[in-house]
Amino acid sequence: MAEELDTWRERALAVGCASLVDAMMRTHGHRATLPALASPTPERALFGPVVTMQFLPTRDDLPAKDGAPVKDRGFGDVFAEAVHDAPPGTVLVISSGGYPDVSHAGGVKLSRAQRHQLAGVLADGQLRDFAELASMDFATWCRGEAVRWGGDSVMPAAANVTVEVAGVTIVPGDYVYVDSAGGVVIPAASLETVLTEAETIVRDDEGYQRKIESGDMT
Ligand SMILES: O=C([O-])CC(=O)C(=O)O
Ligand SMILES: [Mg+2]
Repeated sequence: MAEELDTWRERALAVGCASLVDAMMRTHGHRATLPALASPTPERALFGPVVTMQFLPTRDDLPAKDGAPVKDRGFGDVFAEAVHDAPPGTVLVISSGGYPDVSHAGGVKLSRAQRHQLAGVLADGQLRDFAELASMDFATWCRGEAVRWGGDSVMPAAANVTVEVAGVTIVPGDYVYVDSAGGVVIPAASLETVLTEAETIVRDDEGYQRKIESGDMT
């Protein structure tokens, strides 16, 4: 599994975002493209299978499954539930809870990603402490850097439920690819098809490029 993931990651990084997006559009009709996001390390592309943390607008009386208030479950509790059997190389996806312009976590909370050897974090909200996040080994993509704590606006509510990010549905187990150009969400069952199609697109594009350079194509 780990070797398979390494191979998929190498293939995804080799073709890049636009070709994966084209390949997804040829394979599925639904919206799967993420817009360009911010990162403390924009040169680090992110690829891997997804676990999710769903944020919701903060509400002090919302009960969790066990009856205790959701607001009393810390970031660490929901994170632990999200990653409990996630292999190294997993991507943590954080939904916005409707507030993409507030902080959802920072360097301290996300240092857990380092400990769990995650490939990185895709947050549909802002994050604090870009300098701390840049010093860690994983890739981080989000809606920009925040300085203010966001806990009065949003709270982590559930782990490994289907979430919405930038108008795209992300199911735990999907694969995401994000680089400085944007991102794409690929269903696990379509990953091999999409990678192969993207490789065909890159080869075809290289062929057109050569023909244009040699004057064989207008
Ligand atoms: O305080 C927060 O909510 C986020 C933060 O700065 C951290 O995790 O380091
Ligand atoms: Mg902090």
